[in-house]
Amino acid sequence: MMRPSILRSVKSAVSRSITRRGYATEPVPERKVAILGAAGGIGQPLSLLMKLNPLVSTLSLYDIAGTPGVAADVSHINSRSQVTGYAGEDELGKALEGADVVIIPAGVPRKPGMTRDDLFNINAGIVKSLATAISKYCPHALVNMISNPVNSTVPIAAEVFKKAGTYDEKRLFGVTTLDVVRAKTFYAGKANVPVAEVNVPVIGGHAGVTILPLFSQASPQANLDDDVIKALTARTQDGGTEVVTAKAGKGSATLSMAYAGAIFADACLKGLNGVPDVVECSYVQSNLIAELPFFASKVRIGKNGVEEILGLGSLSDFEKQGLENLKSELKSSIEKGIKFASQ
Ligand SMILES: NC(=O)C1=CN([C@@H]2O[C@H](COP(=O)(O)OP(=O)(O)OC[C@H]3O[C@@H](n4cnc5c(N)ncnc54)[C@H](O)[C@@H]3O)[C@@H](O)[C@H]2O)C=CC1
Ligand SMILES: O=C([O-])CC(=O)C(=O)O
Repeated sequence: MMRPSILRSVKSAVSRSITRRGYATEPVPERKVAILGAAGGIGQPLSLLMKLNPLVSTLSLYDIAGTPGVAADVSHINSRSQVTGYAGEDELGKALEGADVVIIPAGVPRKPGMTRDDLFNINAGIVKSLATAISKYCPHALVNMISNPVNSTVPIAAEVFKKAGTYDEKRLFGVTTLDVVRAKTFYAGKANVPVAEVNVPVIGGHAGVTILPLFSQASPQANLDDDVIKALTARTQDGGTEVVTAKAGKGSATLSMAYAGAIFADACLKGLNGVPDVVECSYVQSNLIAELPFFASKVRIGKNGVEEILGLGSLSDFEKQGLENLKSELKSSIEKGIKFASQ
């Protein structure tokens, strides 16, 4: 006789492997997702969106405080994942153990007048300690770095992982999806095309001029004037500041970022599960631009993380100039991160 608990898990595995039309399919694998900073402005809506994702079987919510409440709240939603809240450093190991994907929106956000780099002094230390824990408790997880300044926090995490001997450049991602989300929205508005059909690659990094949307490669194609393209580029680059200004001291983008973070984590889960042709823009270790060891571009995500870094394609003269303009800032942000982590 099968024990009742085993029977229950067999039943749920079987029900997960039946599609709505009743045909048997591959069972959906068990996947643990950990969110570090889960009680914050991004962390809470991101926890909600990940709770709604059927690819997640275990949702682990970690913060220095407040996560038991967030976890109790989202755990009542009748979706697949089991949710646990972990609060305080003593619980970080348990939060991370066995994680397939770790999403990091931990750290302070901007206030009006600040640049993302102004967050470095506080957030660099937070990211360093969280990356140290990841290298110990879930060294094979795909890491989705949201904490700013992304241009530096990704190199910091890479350096920490290198020191710990766990670095796999295929598994570390800077989340730049919000830049893509913004570029799509703004482009659809000007091009008068259905926003759901729009695609715009965004390359470079995630701060000011380092954000370079490639509207020349946008689809569906639209014949926009040069000054419109210029304005769309500036608005995409300043999208974060637009929200910081509108929130007037109450932080930066949280809801649109949670949406973007959920899209990117979903792409990672699909890649891990072997779904073909999962392509998103992300800031990763890259050799596309010789002097920039980290660079955002389209990447194909698969079972081991980054399967392929796609080329930049052809750039307009305006975009070529934008690429030249971003190099020095991005290079110094990368170097700043590496220097901090190697101290
Ligand atoms: N990559 C991107 O496109 C974007 C990045 N961000 C960045 O995301 C970060 C978080 O933003 P918000 O959620 O608005 O800030 P928030 O202040 O509302 O939340 C941050 C959370 O991090 C937690 N935290 C602090 N130290 C921690 C630690 N050592 N371990 C775990 N959790 C810790 C805090 O307790 C808080 O709950 C900021 O650095 C912000 O600049 C924001 C928007 C877009
Ligand atoms: O602007 C900020 O500080 C937050 C952020 O990265 C964004 O909204 O793109």
